[in-house]
Amino acid sequence: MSKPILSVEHLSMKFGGLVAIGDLSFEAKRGEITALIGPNGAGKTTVFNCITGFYKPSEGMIRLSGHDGKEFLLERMPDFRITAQAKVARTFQNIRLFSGMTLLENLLVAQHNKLMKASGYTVLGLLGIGGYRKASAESVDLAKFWLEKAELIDRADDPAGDLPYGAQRRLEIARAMCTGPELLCLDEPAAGLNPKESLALNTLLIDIKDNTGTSILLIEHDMSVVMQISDHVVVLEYGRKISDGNPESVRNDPRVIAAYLGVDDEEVEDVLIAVGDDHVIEQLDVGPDSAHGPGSSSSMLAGPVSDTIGHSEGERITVADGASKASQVDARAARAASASAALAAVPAAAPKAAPAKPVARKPAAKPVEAKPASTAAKAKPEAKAAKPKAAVVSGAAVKPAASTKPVATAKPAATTAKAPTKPTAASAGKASAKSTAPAKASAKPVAKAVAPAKAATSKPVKAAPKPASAKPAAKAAPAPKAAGVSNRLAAPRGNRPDNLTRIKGIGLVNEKKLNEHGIFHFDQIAAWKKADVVAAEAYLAFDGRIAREEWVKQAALLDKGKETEFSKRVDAGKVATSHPSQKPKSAAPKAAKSGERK
Ligand SMILES: Nc1ncnc2c1ncn2[C@@H]1O[C@H](COP(=O)(O)OP(=O)(O)OP(=O)(O)O)[C@@H](O)[C@H]1O
Repeated sequence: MSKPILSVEHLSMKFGGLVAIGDLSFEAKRGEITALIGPNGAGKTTVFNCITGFYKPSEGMIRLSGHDGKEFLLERMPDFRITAQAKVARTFQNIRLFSGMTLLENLLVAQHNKLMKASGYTVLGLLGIGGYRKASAESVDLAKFWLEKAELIDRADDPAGDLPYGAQRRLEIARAMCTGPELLCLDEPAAGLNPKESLALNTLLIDIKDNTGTSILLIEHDMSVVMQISDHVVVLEYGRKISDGNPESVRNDPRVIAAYLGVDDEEVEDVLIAVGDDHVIEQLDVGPDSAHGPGSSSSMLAGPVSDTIGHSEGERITVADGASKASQVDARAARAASASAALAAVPAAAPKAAPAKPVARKPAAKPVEAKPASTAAKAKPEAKAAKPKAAVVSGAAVKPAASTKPVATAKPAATTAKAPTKPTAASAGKASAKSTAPAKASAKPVAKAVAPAKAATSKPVKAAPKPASAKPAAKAAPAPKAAGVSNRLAAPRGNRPDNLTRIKGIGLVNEKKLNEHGIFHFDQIAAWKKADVVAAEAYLAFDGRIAREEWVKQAALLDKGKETEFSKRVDAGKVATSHPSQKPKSAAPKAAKSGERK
């Protein structure tokens, strides 16, 4: 087992009364990629700032073990020594390049210390005398080496400011690598990258991990990056660690999923796609309830849950007791466990007791922000009803033992509405949050506006739990809520649906939803007009994402038997959210499929 390169022990960082990091301990192993994730404001950047010496922690120890056995206590060192001696390099959330300098010059500046040393801190350097000439040539070679690795060598002489965004991100990493770091700290390197740039970034980071001795500590919101390249993931919420392990265990941890419910809808969707199976949907059913916790924007407030925080403007904000979504999951699991123990003691009463009290899956009320009946909500009354499936939640009480792999195992089959309501639970949960939080409703009026048709036709979901056998009517006849999509089918042609997860942006969860709404084939998506996209986005609860990720274009290519970068990865079995067993549709099966259509 490799020794940790970085050990963080009992780290705390306070800003006045605000506890940004509270008693955090974790390790990053040598030669691995460790990801630090968590909702906005969880304290990730603060951890980075403590490691790199930008902040002096209030308490705790940060130990870096060099490959030569030397140990550094980073909390005691000034930042420039952390870079020069402990060999920790970092990049920032906002790109910080010398935009007027060329790419090569940017990488040479990073080696300034080495060159100054070679010059003996005298004019010998200017004259090119002594070891300076050699050091200078080596620096240029190193710069070129990293430009090659970052696929930027062709633009070595261009100003850095002329590069596209994704290339600038890679240049920053190349620049950091020119310092020969033992630990490379990357703060959201994939932020703002398109899928192609994201892929190039992943390749670069894997290359660094495999071919240099550098270990990587990564803050990232992009779950596809985190899950694909990380060896180890640490999850923070409100400055505290709520999960720590390999990507697989972390992404199935209900506390992590609950914590992510405190962030923007789109990020929740990312988590769902990343996890992408029934377990998650069920786990969400036992998620935080409406009576506790702040709304999404309150996740910006890190701090112990009972703290009252003074702000400079005199405003005082109290983080509600029990605000931590992760703690709520734990508490609920404990309650559910004791409830099921009680039920077990009285077997005859069990069937009645089970449906006890349905609990809203996502916090409906947002005490911190809740405004009395917002004008937006009044103006668009249909927004309230837009996605009535919100009510579908199966009772938390009937799901014992949410704590350990709760959902997979603990589901009393007969009581949960596994049938038609289930598959859309993910979006429904989000819908509930939107429709019951007036402030949010007004924030995204457009998304709501496109959904009224569904609202009118959808049935309230309370619709008594159906027996599991009553499998989605949608398969036979698409549900009315998809009425806006023009080219639905009652069933896949030849009973052979395409693997829609080959389209970037469609995971198993969304494929399931699409199937239930009569979309099975690439050509159907390829034929979508604007109105279809709007309708599909409405029921998938994807504001603008289908257009942004160019599903129609991707589908058109795949329908013709062509491939995309993403579909290649799916076909190679490298995308966790796809069907592992399903192989690409080659030209031959494609032809067969066309035949079936006739
Ligand atoms: N210098 C500072 N002074 C006061 N509060 C700060 C300071 N730096 C961070 N904070 C607060 O500490 C908390 C954690 O912030 P931090 O930036 O570390 O979170 P984060 O997880 O990196 O968030 P994001 O994902 O949005 O970047 C936030 O509430 C933030 O407002």
